[in-house]
Amino acid sequence: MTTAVCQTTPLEWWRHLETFNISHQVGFLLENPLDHLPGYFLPWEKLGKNAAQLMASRKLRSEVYKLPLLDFHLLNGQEEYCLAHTLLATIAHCFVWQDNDIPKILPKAVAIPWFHISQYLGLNPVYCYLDCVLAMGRKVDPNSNLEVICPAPGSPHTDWFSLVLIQVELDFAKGIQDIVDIYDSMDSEDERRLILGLKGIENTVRRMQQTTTRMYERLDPAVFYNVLRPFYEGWGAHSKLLPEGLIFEGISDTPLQFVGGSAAQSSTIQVLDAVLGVEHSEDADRYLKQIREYMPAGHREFLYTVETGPSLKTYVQQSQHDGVKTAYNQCLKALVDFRTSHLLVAVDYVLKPSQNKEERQHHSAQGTGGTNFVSFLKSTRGRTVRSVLQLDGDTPVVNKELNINT
Ligand code: HEM
Repeated sequence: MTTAVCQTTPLEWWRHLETFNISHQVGFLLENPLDHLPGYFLPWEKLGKNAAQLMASRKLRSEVYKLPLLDFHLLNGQEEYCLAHTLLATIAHCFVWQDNDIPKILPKAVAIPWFHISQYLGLNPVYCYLDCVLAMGRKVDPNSNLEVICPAPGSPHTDWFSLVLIQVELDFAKGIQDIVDIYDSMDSEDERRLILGLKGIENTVRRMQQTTTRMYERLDPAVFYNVLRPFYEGWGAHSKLLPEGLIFEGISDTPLQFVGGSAAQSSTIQVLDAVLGVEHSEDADRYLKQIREYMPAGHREFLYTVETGPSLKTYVQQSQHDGVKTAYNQCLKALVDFRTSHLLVAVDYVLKPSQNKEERQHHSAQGTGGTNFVSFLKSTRGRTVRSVLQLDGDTPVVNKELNINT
């Protein structure tokens, strides 16, 4: 299901976020993710929720061959489509990556409905951020503790990856009102309120950074690298194991190629870049635009709408109020710090395990889309540093070289 690009003023889009399937409470997360589908879809639900376990005992593939072809038209509404996508994505990835004897054809009982469900959501038929984060968290008690709805391989240890990211999304959601206030105050030229909005954004980014570093609390880098990452992998030119892609039986005789799941598919950081006017290098920008194809359609359209709306950066540059420029710079510095922490997390969870001799032969240290991820992440960080405005009397912000042994 796609939404029309909003033709109204920026304040209208921020006030009507639901047009883009965004919630004022939970941001890009699905507000009420379902735990169950109607009874007719029980075969998907049973297999999807047990896929990781069956994969571990190498019994999943034979179960997939027994799966009936169900009619996806009987799904009703966004929530059911999202859960169906996650169940089928989990089944498909466990099917493909169960062992070293990798199949080249995805059976039609999975391929046909998954392809059409993906089209409805404006997504690609591959395990993506919606599956591991946006539609994955179920409240289990009144304190809002969360549990994953459809476990991935390595669960319960690997659940932490999804749970941390869900919290990052919630951290972002708390800052949505500040962004609305920023556009509101630009409109009314209320610079005092603009500064408050910018301070709110700075705090939001700092919260997101702190949450990101909580990954270390319960996720072992070796488990992430050896169990979760191979499961997330897509198929196509970037994949060493399935470079020609995957045939979707009943859909296409030509193999389809898609990159796999990555937190880079979170819209949060791309929205912050768009609001703050951070411009990336041509190569990085190409990848960041490409991964929008792996975001739900409404979120992709929202990014486009923010990017093509009025520029906060131009407003700040023209402002006579130093406090506005300082507050804007503080947001960028917080985003630089987020990107520094994130780069270090990525090094610990991908680069270092890949340098371990035993693990090196099996998996690669490339990013999800085959990128050299260290130079890519250094570049997005470097461009954020470059966006900081030089103010009279301020010491220039230097792009300190991070010492990473690649
Ligand atoms: C174990 C934890 C994590 C690892 C190993 C990791 C790894 C990576 C890697 C390798 C990339 C390069 C591009 C790609 O492969 O798609 C990347 C990009 C990215 N990741 Fe993560 N990541 C982690 C957690 C997070 C979290 C918690 C967030 C929060 C939203 C996040 C947001 C991003 C973003 C926005 C990009 C795009 C680059 C940028 O905008 O600077 N990642 N990540």
